[in-house]
Amino acid sequence: MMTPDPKRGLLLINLGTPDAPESGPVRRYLREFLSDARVVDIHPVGRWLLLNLFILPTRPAKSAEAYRKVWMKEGSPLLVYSRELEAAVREKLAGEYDVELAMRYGSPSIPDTVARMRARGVTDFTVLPLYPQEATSSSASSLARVYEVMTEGWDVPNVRAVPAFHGHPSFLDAFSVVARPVIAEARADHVLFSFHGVPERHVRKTDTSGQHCFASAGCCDALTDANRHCYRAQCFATARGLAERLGLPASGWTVSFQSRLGRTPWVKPYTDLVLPELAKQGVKRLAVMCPSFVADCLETLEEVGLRAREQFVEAGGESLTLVPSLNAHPAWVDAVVRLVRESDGAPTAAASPSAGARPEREPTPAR
Ligand SMILES: C=CC1=C(C)c2cc3[nH]c(cc4nc(cc5[nH]c(cc1n2)c(C)c5CCC(=O)O)C(CCC(=O)O)=C4C)c(C)c3C=C
Ligand SMILES: [Fe+2]
Ligand SMILES: [Fe+2]
Repeated sequence: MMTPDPKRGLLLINLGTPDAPESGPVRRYLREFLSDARVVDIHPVGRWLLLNLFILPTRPAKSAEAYRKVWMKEGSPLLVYSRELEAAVREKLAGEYDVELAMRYGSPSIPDTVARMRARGVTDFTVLPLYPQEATSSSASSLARVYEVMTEGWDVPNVRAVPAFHGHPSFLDAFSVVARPVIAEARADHVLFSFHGVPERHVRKTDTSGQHCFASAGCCDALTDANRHCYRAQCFATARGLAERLGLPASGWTVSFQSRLGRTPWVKPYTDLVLPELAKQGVKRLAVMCPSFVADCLETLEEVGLRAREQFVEAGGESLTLVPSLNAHPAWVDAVVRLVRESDGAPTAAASPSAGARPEREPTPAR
């Protein structure tokens, strides 16, 4: 008996965003997001109390105000840019993959999107979490939800995940193509790579040796077997790859971590402490890249593009230029196609090795 041909689907996943920049929709979004045990990894009772007594009474109104400053006429920037990417990738992969975007929180939801794709006959899923570096709170949470949804019934489809692409040449090349003219136009005298932070505790939990993370000041200076799943080490690897492509001297760039929440220590150094420090050191025209985001969103446009700029200028800097994210840039669309085809074992035009989570061969100097 013949086995029917599989029908391939590509599921692009990003984090999610509120439906509107108002307190109610933002509260719904934050409730779903911060109820996730992979995001707030404390006892469920503590999480409920933290959420309902401290976060939800005040944060939605404050965050909604921030969203309003960057909201586009078509909607939330994260959704608008992710949709543009979805459309461009769909066009490139027409006839090969049925392509859809889903969001980990909010809409379009993972269950609704998977149901639509399965109704169209998709039997083999390739899942691409749109986060370059692996974090339990982003990529693992997204994949866990996908697997949960896919295995709800008895007819479980094939599911394959594209690995994190923090060091993939196509990702790094695409970001460099976007950044180079912006940095030149701004006549930047320094580049700050500002990544989304995570609690230090999360990073420590990924250290399977139990002895590597934070045991030395330079624990993230190279990717090795011990820290291959360390989010912070992967961020540093991305920064080194970008600095090299952009031809930046060792003194011309810095790494920092933004968007921290709560009082526990998050991975350091913190962006809001690094900015005045750079101004004090004499940096005048700063370019900021946010390479943990592949689409512009609240955290890039408002936190960096508006708030960090104000902070840097107040501290004595002349200008802060936010380098746009990859959004639906043609180089990024091509990179996504390559990531997908490589992970599915299909030949690509000029095969380049996936640097995914592989240890680097030659560690670069400590920073
Ligand atoms: C890049 C990957 C991301 C990781 C890792 C991540 C971890 C993480 N985030 C929070 C708390 C918040 N993040 C918020 C917004 C937000 N976060 C990411 C990505 C990662 N988060 C994106 C793309 C966005 C923007 C969404 C948008 O709508 O534009 C927010 C909401 C905004 C706010 O109120 O500040 C919160 C809250 C935690 C606690 C965490 C790891 C533990
Ligand atoms: Fe976040
Ligand atoms: Fe580390």
